[in-house]
Amino acid sequence: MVNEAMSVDRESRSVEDPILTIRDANVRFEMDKGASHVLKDVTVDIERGETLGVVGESGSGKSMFADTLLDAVVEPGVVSGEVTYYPEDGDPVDVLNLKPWELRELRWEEISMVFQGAMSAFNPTMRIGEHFDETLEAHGWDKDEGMERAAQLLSDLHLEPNRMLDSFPHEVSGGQKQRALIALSLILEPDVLVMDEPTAALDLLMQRSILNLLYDLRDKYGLTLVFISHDLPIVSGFADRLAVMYAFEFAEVGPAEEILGGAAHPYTRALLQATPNLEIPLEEMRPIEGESPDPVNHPDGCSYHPRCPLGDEFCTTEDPGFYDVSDDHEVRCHYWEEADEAVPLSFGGEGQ
Ligand SMILES: Nc1ncnc2c1ncn2[C@@H]1O[C@H](COP(=O)(O)OP(=O)(O)OP(=O)(O)O)[C@@H](O)[C@H]1O
Ligand code: NI
Repeated sequence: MVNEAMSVDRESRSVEDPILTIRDANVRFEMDKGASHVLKDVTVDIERGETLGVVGESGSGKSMFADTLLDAVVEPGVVSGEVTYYPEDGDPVDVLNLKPWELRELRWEEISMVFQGAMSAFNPTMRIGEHFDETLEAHGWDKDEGMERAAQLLSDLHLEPNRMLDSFPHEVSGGQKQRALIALSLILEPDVLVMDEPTAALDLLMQRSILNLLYDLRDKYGLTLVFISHDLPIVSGFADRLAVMYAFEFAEVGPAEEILGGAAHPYTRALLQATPNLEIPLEEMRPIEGESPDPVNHPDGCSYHPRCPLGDEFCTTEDPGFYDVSDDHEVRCHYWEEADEAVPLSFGGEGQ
């Protein structure tokens, strides 16, 4: 019944042309109540040019993952593992071991990040244009060229450049501010853009319209996107691949279509079933039962077993490694082959 033979202990699914590789990334905080382990053994490759969506409940470790990519986890968090960035030309960069000035250069110029809640990070006393100015100056970039690029990016995002650059943050709407922030994050021509809940504060229509614009930007500038959200329908329509986080680790990684059509992890299936979307009648939505995981006391074995309908004795002791569902789809569940019966999807997505 248990597919032990198929649980592979390997580095990670290799992609053809990785732009970032993450190996055994862990984040820990020393707290009064004990060590808090808030990112656990994350190993994944990110393909040049792809859009990777990262989804999970609040507190599952999404921001810790995002911050790790840029060695930006706040003190006193301790990051371990390896993050390697592969520029188009030049040598690979060991992101977690850079000198402060090297890291400053890497951020913005190679890997840029829109932090969670960053809209409020615009300085209220500075015009939006001054933020662009400051960033160009701090990195020693040519102002004229830079401001031309700023104008181009703003108009790519359907904003009126001069008006936007002259405005103070409080003079523009939330959707405009968020788009200005995306333009700012792209001003130094990064190859990778990491966005942590970039649209969470906006209404659905604005979220969709920003996603459409991001789509175009990605193609125009050849960006690799890491898009983080707790909102599965939002991410899934946008990402090529999805990584589903549960309890500070990646529970399932695979092509977005495959996961939507037939998720292999009981948690992902519960998430799909609990997620409001147009295809599920409201009365069939089920909240996921049980307690959210505590980062100080991880359960033994599979972290999902206390909430899992398939969990048995084996799951309480044996932490599942990744099992292969298909060539590019992997799942941390001993009993994934039974998940479709144990957690049926009411919208009948099982197209395979
Ligand atoms: N500065 C910190 N010190 C200690 N623990 C922290 C700190 N920041 C976050 N955590 C804990 O780390 C865990 C993961 O948090 P994280 O912010 O990555 O979750 P998230 O998935 O991004 O959630 P959300 O959707 O609410 O943004 C949580 O248990 C959180 O309480
Ligand atoms: Ni977060």
